[in-house]
Amino acid sequence: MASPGGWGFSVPELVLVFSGKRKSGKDFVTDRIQRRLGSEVCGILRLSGPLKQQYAQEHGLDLDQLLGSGPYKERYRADMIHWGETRRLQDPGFFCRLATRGIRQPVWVVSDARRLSDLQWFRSKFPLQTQCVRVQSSEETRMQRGWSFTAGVDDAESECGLDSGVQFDWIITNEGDAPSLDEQLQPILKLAEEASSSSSISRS
Ligand SMILES: Nc1ncnc2c1ncn2[C@@H]1O[C@H](COP(=O)(O)OP(=O)(O)OP(=O)(O)O)[C@@H](O)[C@H]1O
Ligand SMILES: C[C@@](O)(CCOP(=O)(O)O)CC(=O)O
Repeated sequence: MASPGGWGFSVPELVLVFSGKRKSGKDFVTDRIQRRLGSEVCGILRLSGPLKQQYAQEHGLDLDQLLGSGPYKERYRADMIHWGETRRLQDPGFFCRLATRGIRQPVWVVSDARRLSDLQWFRSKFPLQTQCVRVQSSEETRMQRGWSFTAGVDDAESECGLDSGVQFDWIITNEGDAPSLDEQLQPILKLAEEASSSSSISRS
Protein backbone atom coordinates (compact mmCIF):
# COMPACT_ATOMS: atom_id res chain seq x y z
CA MET A 1 0.00 0.00 0.00
CA ALA A 2 1.26 3.52 -0.77
CA SER A 3 2.59 5.66 2.03
CA PRO A 4 0.40 8.68 2.83
CA GLY A 5 2.19 11.95 2.26
CA GLY A 6 5.50 10.16 1.68
CA TRP A 7 5.95 9.43 5.41
CA GLY A 8 7.52 6.05 4.71
CA PHE A 9 4.91 3.76 6.25
CA SER A 10 2.02 1.75 4.85
CA VAL A 11 -1.40 2.40 6.32
CA PRO A 12 -1.87 -0.17 9.13
CA GLU A 13 -4.97 -2.32 9.52
CA LEU A 14 -4.67 -2.34 13.33
CA VAL A 15 -2.62 -0.28 15.77
CA LEU A 16 -2.35 -1.68 19.30
CA VAL A 17 -0.94 1.02 21.57
CA PHE A 18 0.45 -0.49 24.80
CA SER A 19 1.25 1.30 28.01
CA GLY A 20 2.05 0.25 31.56
CA LYS A 21 4.31 1.00 34.48
CA ARG A 22 7.98 0.10 34.58
CA LYS A 23 8.45 -3.69 34.76
CA SER A 24 4.74 -4.36 34.23
CA GLY A 25 5.91 -6.47 31.28
CA LYS A 26 5.16 -4.33 28.21
CA ASP A 27 8.06 -5.78 26.23
CA PHE A 28 7.34 -9.31 27.42
CA VAL A 29 3.68 -9.12 26.37
CA THR A 30 4.26 -7.33 23.06
CA ASP A 31 7.08 -9.76 22.14
CA ARG A 32 4.67 -12.62 22.76
CA ILE A 33 2.08 -11.03 20.47
CA GLN A 34 4.66 -10.66 17.74
CA ARG A 35 5.77 -14.28 18.17
CA ARG A 36 2.18 -15.47 17.86
CA LEU A 37 1.40 -13.36 14.77
CA GLY A 38 4.81 -13.57 13.11
CA SER A 39 7.07 -10.69 12.17
CA GLU A 40 5.65 -10.53 8.63
CA VAL A 41 2.27 -9.58 10.06
CA CYS A 42 3.19 -7.71 13.23
CA GLY A 43 5.72 -4.91 13.62
CA ILE A 44 6.80 -3.68 17.06
CA LEU A 45 7.25 0.07 17.34
CA ARG A 46 9.13 1.49 20.30
CA LEU A 47 8.63 5.22 20.77
CA SER A 48 11.73 5.14 22.97
CA GLY A 49 13.77 3.58 20.11
CA PRO A 50 14.67 6.75 18.22
CA LEU A 51 14.97 8.61 21.54
CA LYS A 52 17.51 6.13 22.92
CA GLN A 53 19.39 6.02 19.63
CA GLN A 54 19.89 9.77 19.54
CA TYR A 55 20.57 10.00 23.29
CA ALA A 56 23.18 7.19 23.13
CA GLN A 57 24.91 8.88 20.21
CA GLU A 58 25.04 12.30 21.88
CA HIS A 59 26.26 10.87 25.20
CA GLY A 60 28.58 8.10 23.94
CA LEU A 61 26.49 5.32 25.56
CA ASP A 62 25.80 1.65 24.75
CA LEU A 63 22.55 1.64 22.75
CA ASP A 64 21.98 -2.12 23.11
CA GLN A 65 21.99 -1.80 26.89
CA LEU A 66 19.66 1.20 26.78
CA LEU A 67 17.28 -0.91 24.68
CA GLY A 68 17.49 -3.89 27.08
CA SER A 69 15.72 -4.53 30.38
CA GLY A 70 18.69 -4.47 32.77
CA PRO A 71 19.98 -1.90 35.30
CA TYR A 72 22.14 0.02 32.78
CA LYS A 73 19.22 1.97 31.26
CA GLU A 74 17.82 2.73 34.71
CA ARG A 75 21.01 4.71 35.51
CA TYR A 76 20.17 7.06 32.64
CA ARG A 77 16.37 6.97 32.74
CA ALA A 78 15.77 10.27 34.58
CA ASP A 79 18.12 12.15 32.28
CA MET A 80 16.68 10.46 29.16
CA ILE A 81 13.18 11.48 30.23
CA HIS A 82 14.31 15.08 30.65
CA TRP A 83 16.19 14.99 27.32
CA GLY A 84 13.15 13.57 25.48
CA GLU A 85 10.79 16.05 27.07
CA THR A 86 12.64 19.03 25.67
CA ARG A 87 12.03 17.60 22.18
CA ARG A 88 8.41 16.66 22.88
CA LEU A 89 7.70 20.18 24.13
CA GLN A 90 8.60 21.56 20.71
CA ASP A 91 6.83 18.74 18.82
CA PRO A 92 4.70 16.20 20.76
CA GLY A 93 4.54 13.82 17.76
CA PHE A 94 8.31 13.84 17.16
CA PHE A 95 9.10 10.31 18.42
CA CYS A 96 5.78 8.85 17.16
CA ARG A 97 6.63 9.98 13.64
CA LEU A 98 10.16 8.58 13.79
CA ALA A 99 9.00 5.25 15.26
CA THR A 100 6.46 4.69 12.46
CA ARG A 101 8.99 5.22 9.65
CA GLY A 102 9.48 2.26 7.38
CA ILE A 103 6.94 0.00 9.13
CA ARG A 104 5.36 -2.23 6.51
CA GLN A 105 3.39 -4.84 8.47
CA PRO A 106 -0.42 -4.58 8.66
CA VAL A 107 -0.52 -4.87 12.48
CA TRP A 108 1.44 -2.33 14.51
CA VAL A 109 2.18 -2.91 18.18
CA VAL A 110 3.42 0.23 19.92
CA SER A 111 5.09 -1.13 23.03
CA ASP A 112 5.65 1.96 25.16
CA ALA A 113 3.13 4.79 25.08
CA ARG A 114 3.56 7.02 28.13
CA ARG A 115 1.72 10.25 27.55
CA LEU A 116 -1.74 11.37 26.44
CA SER A 117 -0.05 13.05 23.49
CA ASP A 118 1.22 9.61 22.33
CA LEU A 119 -2.32 8.17 22.35
CA GLN A 120 -3.73 11.31 20.72
CA TRP A 121 -1.17 11.11 17.91
CA PHE A 122 -2.10 7.53 16.96
CA ARG A 123 -5.82 8.12 17.46
CA SER A 124 -5.74 11.20 15.26
CA LYS A 125 -3.73 9.56 12.47
CA PHE A 126 -5.51 6.16 12.61
CA PRO A 127 -8.88 6.72 14.30
CA LEU A 128 -10.46 3.50 13.05
CA GLN A 129 -7.45 1.25 13.63
CA THR A 130 -6.17 2.36 17.05
CA GLN A 131 -6.87 0.35 20.21
CA CYS A 132 -5.26 1.14 23.57
CA VAL A 133 -4.01 -1.67 25.80
CA ARG A 134 -2.88 -1.32 29.42
CA VAL A 135 -0.51 -3.86 30.95
CA GLN A 136 -0.75 -3.97 34.73
CA SER A 137 1.11 -5.81 37.50
CA SER A 138 1.22 -5.36 41.25
CA GLU A 139 4.11 -3.44 42.83
CA GLU A 140 5.21 -6.68 44.47
CA THR A 141 5.54 -8.44 41.12
CA ARG A 142 7.28 -5.46 39.56
CA MET A 143 9.76 -5.45 42.44
CA GLN A 144 10.50 -9.12 41.81
CA ARG A 145 11.33 -8.07 38.24
CA GLY A 146 13.82 -5.45 39.45
CA TRP A 147 11.67 -2.36 40.01
CA SER A 148 12.12 -0.02 42.96
CA PHE A 149 10.48 3.36 43.41
CA THR A 150 12.64 6.19 42.08
CA ALA A 151 11.60 9.78 42.79
CA GLY A 152 11.63 11.92 39.67
CA VAL A 153 10.84 8.85 37.54
CA ASP A 154 7.94 6.92 39.08
CA ASP A 155 6.12 10.10 40.09
CA ALA A 156 6.71 11.89 36.75
CA GLU A 157 4.57 12.11 33.59
CA SER A 158 6.65 9.40 31.94
CA GLU A 159 5.17 6.86 34.41
CA CYS A 160 1.92 8.57 35.49
CA GLY A 161 0.74 10.34 32.30
CA LEU A 162 -1.83 7.62 31.52
CA ASP A 163 -2.92 6.80 35.09
CA SER A 164 -6.26 8.53 34.60
CA GLY A 165 -8.43 10.02 31.89
CA VAL A 166 -7.93 7.14 29.45
CA GLN A 167 -10.55 4.65 28.37
CA PHE A 168 -8.48 1.53 27.63
CA ASP A 169 -9.90 -0.93 25.12
CA TRP A 170 -8.10 -3.83 26.82
CA ILE A 171 -6.43 -4.41 30.18
CA ILE A 172 -3.93 -7.25 30.54
CA THR A 173 -2.98 -8.36 34.05
CA ASN A 174 0.55 -9.74 33.85
CA GLU A 175 0.77 -11.60 37.20
CA GLY A 176 1.39 -15.15 38.28
CA ASP A 177 -2.10 -15.55 39.73
CA ALA A 178 -4.03 -13.91 36.86
CA PRO A 179 -5.50 -15.93 33.98
CA SER A 180 -2.72 -17.02 31.63
CA LEU A 181 -1.37 -14.44 29.20
CA ASP A 182 -2.36 -16.65 26.27
CA GLU A 183 -5.93 -16.66 27.51
CA GLN A 184 -6.00 -12.88 28.05
CA LEU A 185 -4.38 -12.18 24.71
CA GLN A 186 -6.72 -14.39 22.73
CA PRO A 187 -9.31 -11.71 21.76
CA ILE A 188 -6.56 -9.26 20.80
CA LEU A 189 -4.84 -11.90 18.66
CA LYS A 190 -8.15 -12.71 17.01
CA LEU A 191 -8.64 -9.04 16.15
CA ALA A 192 -5.12 -8.88 14.73
CA GLU A 193 -5.62 -12.02 12.67
CA GLU A 194 -8.85 -10.63 11.24
CA ALA A 195 -7.15 -7.31 10.46
CA SER A 196 -4.20 -8.98 8.75
CA SER A 197 -6.44 -11.28 6.71
CA SER A 198 -8.46 -8.31 5.49
CA SER A 199 -5.18 -6.67 4.47
CA SER A 200 -4.15 -9.73 2.41
CA ILE A 201 -7.61 -9.80 0.80
CA SER A 202 -7.30 -6.11 -0.11
CA ARG A 203 -3.82 -6.74 -1.57
CA SER A 204 -4.88 -9.72 -3.69
N1 LIG B 1 4.73 -12.95 32.57
C1 LIG B 1 6.05 -12.94 32.78
N2 LIG B 1 6.71 -14.09 33.07
C2 LIG B 1 8.04 -14.10 33.28
N3 LIG B 1 8.84 -12.99 33.24
C3 LIG B 1 8.25 -11.82 32.94
C4 LIG B 1 6.83 -11.74 32.71
N4 LIG B 1 6.55 -10.45 32.44
C5 LIG B 1 7.71 -9.77 32.50
N5 LIG B 1 8.74 -10.59 32.81
C6 LIG B 1 10.16 -10.20 32.99
O1 LIG B 1 10.20 -9.03 33.79
C7 LIG B 1 11.20 -8.12 33.32
C8 LIG B 1 10.55 -6.79 32.98
O2 LIG B 1 9.64 -7.01 31.89
P1 LIG B 1 9.61 -6.04 30.65
O3 LIG B 1 10.98 -5.61 30.25
O4 LIG B 1 8.74 -6.66 29.62
O5 LIG B 1 8.84 -4.82 31.35
P2 LIG B 1 8.57 -3.37 30.79
O6 LIG B 1 7.21 -2.96 31.23
O7 LIG B 1 8.82 -3.36 29.29
O8 LIG B 1 9.69 -2.55 31.57
P3 LIG B 1 10.43 -1.16 31.22
O9 LIG B 1 9.36 -0.11 31.31
O10 LIG B 1 11.47 -1.05 32.23
O11 LIG B 1 10.97 -1.31 29.81
C9 LIG B 1 11.87 -8.79 32.11
O12 LIG B 1 13.03 -9.44 32.56
C10 LIG B 1 10.83 -9.80 31.66
O13 LIG B 1 11.39 -10.91 31.00
C1 LIG C 1 13.24 7.95 28.26
C2 LIG C 1 12.15 6.90 28.05
O1 LIG C 1 11.78 6.85 26.69
C3 LIG C 1 12.72 5.55 28.47
C4 LIG C 1 11.83 4.39 28.10
O2 LIG C 1 12.44 3.18 28.33
P1 LIG C 1 11.65 1.81 28.44
O3 LIG C 1 10.45 1.84 27.52
O4 LIG C 1 11.21 1.66 29.87
O5 LIG C 1 12.64 0.76 28.03
C5 LIG C 1 10.93 7.25 28.86
C6 LIG C 1 10.23 8.50 28.36
O6 LIG C 1 10.11 8.73 27.14
O7 LIG C 1 9.76 9.26 29.23
